[in-house]
Amino acid sequence: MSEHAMLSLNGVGLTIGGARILHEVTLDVTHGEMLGVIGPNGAGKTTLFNVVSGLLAPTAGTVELDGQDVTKEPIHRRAALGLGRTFQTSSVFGALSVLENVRLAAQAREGRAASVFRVPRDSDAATRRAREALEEVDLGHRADAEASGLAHGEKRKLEIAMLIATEPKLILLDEPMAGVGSGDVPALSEVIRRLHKGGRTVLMVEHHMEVVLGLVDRVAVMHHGELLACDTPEAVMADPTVQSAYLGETV
Ligand SMILES: Nc1ncnc2c1ncn2[C@@H]1O[C@H](COP(=O)(O)OP(=O)(O)OP(=O)(O)O)[C@@H](O)[C@H]1O
Repeated sequence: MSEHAMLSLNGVGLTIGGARILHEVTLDVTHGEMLGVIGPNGAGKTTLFNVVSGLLAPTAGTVELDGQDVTKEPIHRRAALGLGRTFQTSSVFGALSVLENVRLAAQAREGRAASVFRVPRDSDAATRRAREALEEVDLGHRADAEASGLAHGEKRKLEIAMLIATEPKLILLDEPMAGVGSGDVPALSEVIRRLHKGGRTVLMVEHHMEVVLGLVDRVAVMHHGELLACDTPEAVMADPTVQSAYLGETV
């Protein structure tokens, strides 16, 4: 195991137009860890994700990815260094097959221009990786289906398969359960559990508290742009400071 964390936030702050959005956030995510980020609405969770992925530049502090300072690196450089992120908005091409969507993501990882015009062969490294990723998320049987025909829960799995195919070192999951029907939650939770079991490092923002607490090694609690606590789910839920931050909400 390397000495540095997979992700290291050191005194990260963000002030926009005088408004303090993030303040002194210091946090390490170790290799192979799954860390959940929770907090009441407006706590700064999405903003923190945006600072990690490079959509927003912090006004204080540093962001290190696998020992490298990426604070000033643009999104594409961070992606090249191994940071992968799913978005709440869908990035799936509906007219293409499920396999094609994942293969394009795998090709992009190889540094080749993604092209739907290349004839896919099962012997292609990209196609092989795409099939493996689909198996991992239990979508192998839907490989030839048109992506637009997938149910919502399946689409979420497809997005995760596209992410896996790019072989990221650190995966950011931004509310993976958003808009997913309660019937699909267990299967999607299992897919996320598998991501982690495979040794990947995962940072996840999720409102669905039961999902977070059941999956993660540690939970970071944000409140008013600050990191209130970061510990095991049990320790965090027993923390009176966390309880009061959620006053009026069921934790
Ligand atoms: N560009 C911006 N300019 C000014 N204020 C902003 C900006 N972006 C976010 N904020 C404010 O920062 C705070 C944190 O927002 P953020 O979306 O990160 O919270 P969140 O924890 O993800 O909330 P939710 O759970 O509702 O998604 C909010 O009060 C929001 O209004």
